[in-house]
Amino acid sequence: MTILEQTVAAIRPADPAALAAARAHQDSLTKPRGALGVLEEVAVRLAGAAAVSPPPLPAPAALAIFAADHGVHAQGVTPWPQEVTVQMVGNFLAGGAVANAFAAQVGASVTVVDVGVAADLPPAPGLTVSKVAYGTADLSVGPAMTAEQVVAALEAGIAVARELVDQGARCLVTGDMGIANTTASAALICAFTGKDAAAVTGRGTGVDDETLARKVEVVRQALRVNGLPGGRESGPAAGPASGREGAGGLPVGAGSFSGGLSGGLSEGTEGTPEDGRAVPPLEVLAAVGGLEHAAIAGFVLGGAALGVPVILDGVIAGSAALAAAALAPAVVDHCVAGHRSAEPGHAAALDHLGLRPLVELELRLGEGSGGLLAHPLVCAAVRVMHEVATFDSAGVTDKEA
Ligand SMILES: Cc1cc2ncn([C@H]3O[C@H](COP(=O)(O)O)[C@@H](O)[C@H]3O)c2cc1C
Ligand SMILES: O=C(O)c1cccnc1
Repeated sequence: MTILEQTVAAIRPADPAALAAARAHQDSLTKPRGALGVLEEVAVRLAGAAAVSPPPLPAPAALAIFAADHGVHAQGVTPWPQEVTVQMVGNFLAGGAVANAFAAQVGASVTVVDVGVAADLPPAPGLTVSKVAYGTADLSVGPAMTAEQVVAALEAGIAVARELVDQGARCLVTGDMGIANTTASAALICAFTGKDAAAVTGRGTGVDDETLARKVEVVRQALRVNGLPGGRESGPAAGPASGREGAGGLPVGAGSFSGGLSGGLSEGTEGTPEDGRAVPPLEVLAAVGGLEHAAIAGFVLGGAALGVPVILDGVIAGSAALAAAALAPAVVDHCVAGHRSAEPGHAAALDHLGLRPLVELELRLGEGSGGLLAHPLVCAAVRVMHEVATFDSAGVTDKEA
């Protein structure tokens, strides 16, 4: 089995006994039942994922920022020059980015991973070089990546997850850096959810109306030239409703590349876009994804396989998680949506995954910023399970007893 296949095979769905025990425990604590709202669901979710109640405290956290460049940058989908990607990598390594400030605030480590920056980076503390290519090809004229590149990037992400957990991380937070990557994210979200490009393509770093209109067209063209759902102007272009949420697009649990690249991943229902061709998730990633999207998908799968919860950041993470969930539906049980970004496709991705974001602050940055901010909330939710007295132990009268 390949590392990817082993990882997918190791991911377990939420454990029903641990879920039930965690719910019962929540109800025994000295608070009105349900008083902690969504935080109760988070704690129960982590118990299911860890298959034990209460679940382990999800700390310390480790942020991995996957950096890569994008051929679609040539289409004028972002006002920022491509070299900002490598410059921001330098900024992360020097500790000067928002992600560094937020990581310091919540006590998370920061690892920067070069999976596809279009420049050579000198070795530096905190930098992992797993370069698969010097950026992707332009997804609006053909596949962004080869099948081999997708698997290499996925496995690079798995390796980072394993290493961080080996080093003691008990919660992983996704991060990204890649100028133009909100375009690839929108295309992935269209392909996996069946939503129209206009509904999920946003302003990214803050593009003007004219650039946004061009970006929508670029996404549409990318889907069309790559034979993916969503390439037409009206409505979901995919076949039968098959996602977790019953939307169109490609199903969670779709299969693998044909041709034996990842033979053990071939189970599950495949999507059927308008030409009737099944499009497996690795092929979708290759067609319209980025190297950092593939690596983030691997990182999420890797964390889930090790039973370590993963906090997802914004739209880039959300679109990568759709790919991860298409490869291994149970991975979703190990994910927490850190926040919902201002990018419209993010809400569509989270809906499709069935995840509820913890924080909503109109962030539109990426880097892991929103995921980091959610980490203390996730810790607080779990700490309650460990430290709050029960009605019995504290001698507090339970009205419902
Ligand atoms: C200085 C700077 C720092 C960033 N940090 C994250 N992003 C974010 O913006 C980029 C995606 O937006 P678009 O698709 O519009 O290019 C990604 O690099 C993302 O991580 C940044 C962008 C800039 C300019
Ligand atoms: O949702 C995000 O993470 C995001 C939004 C805009 C630009 N970069 C990232």
